Amino acid sequence: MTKRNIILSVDNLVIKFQLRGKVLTAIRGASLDLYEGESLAIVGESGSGKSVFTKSFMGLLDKNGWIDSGSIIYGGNDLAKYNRERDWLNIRGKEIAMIFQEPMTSLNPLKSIGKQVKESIQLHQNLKGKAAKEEAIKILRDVGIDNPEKRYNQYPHEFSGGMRQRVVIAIAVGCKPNILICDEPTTALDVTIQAQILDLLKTLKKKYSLTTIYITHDLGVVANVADRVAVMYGGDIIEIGKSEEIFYNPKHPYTWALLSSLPQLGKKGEALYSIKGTPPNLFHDIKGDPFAPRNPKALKIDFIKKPPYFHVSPTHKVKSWLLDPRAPKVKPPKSLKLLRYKIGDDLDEK
Ligand SMILES: Nc1ncnc2c1ncn2[C@@H]1O[C@H](COP(=O)(O)OP(=O)(O)OP(=O)(O)O)[C@@H](O)[C@H]1O
Repeated sequence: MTKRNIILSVDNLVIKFQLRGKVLTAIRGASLDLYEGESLAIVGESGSGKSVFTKSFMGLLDKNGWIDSGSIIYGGNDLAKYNRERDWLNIRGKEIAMIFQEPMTSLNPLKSIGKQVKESIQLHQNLKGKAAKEEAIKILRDVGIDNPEKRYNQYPHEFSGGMRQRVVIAIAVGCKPNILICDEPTTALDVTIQAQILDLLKTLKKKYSLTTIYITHDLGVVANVADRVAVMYGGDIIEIGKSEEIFYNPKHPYTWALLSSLPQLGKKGEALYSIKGTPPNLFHDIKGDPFAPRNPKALKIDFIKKPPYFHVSPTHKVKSWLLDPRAPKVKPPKSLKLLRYKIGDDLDEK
């Protein structure tokens, strides 16, 4: 791999929330180097911390939450230290933008879509009046809205779900951000529309030189778009590597379980594999490997000591004691061998 610049570097991040008089630790010492121009997918069960982790890059944590320790370095500044709204003005939207699952949460139902795209352009690019309108129309065309001159004056309710998501993408891209975070961008859409939106995001990534982060439950989406995959569990990244490394050579028992629950691996008429047990209680301290209580093959040490990262390759690392040279050889489930046949094409075509 050629040496690439790190655009954002997160180190040992801890994020907490105050809830009903108690403290919940949602992110537990997570670290991540994001490379310029890459497409990173963050996967993991509900509650593993994907949204909280990425929202912290934009100062979008809910009011009862805070960064307890760690750093988020971007453009030479530590975003973890930003604590006033005005600190974020030059970052949010302008440098780092985010699109969410439900487009209506980002759109104003009372304003024409053209006006909304134009406003974001005026705010973040040095364009005004007619020039801003022309740029808005150009971006609407770029995101695949037919006849943008006419549709400019229409309101969100006059658009389908897929078209609304295109408008949201236009608003985000219109700010010319460096990093675009897509939080379940296609989950609320029909399957055929999902594929179109993913294609659009891939095209825009190239055209606008974006670094993209996809948060998703859908490993099919991951195979389609991601250069690298980070697997989150219990508020930490427990495995990270290139897509091929995660799909074809996963090492953490949680990643095995997650991949085993892929619909692609289910046989016709058979119930899908689901991961037994419940995620860790984030109000408590976690001792050892957070997945140990759900791992039928957990080692003794998994319950005692948190595993460090073990390197499988220069691009692939895993927090699991199974990688310790002294550990017994535990093989991944046989069903995972099928992945090469089931999603190989998606990985190759990327
Ligand atoms: N405002 C809040 N107050 C208290 N707890 C919160 C708050 N926001 C998030 N959390 C908790 O932080 C943990 C991580 O949440 P997060 O939304 O990041 O998970 P996620 O992996 O994105 O899940 P999903 O896929 O369901 O969106 C969860 O236990 C969640 O309940």
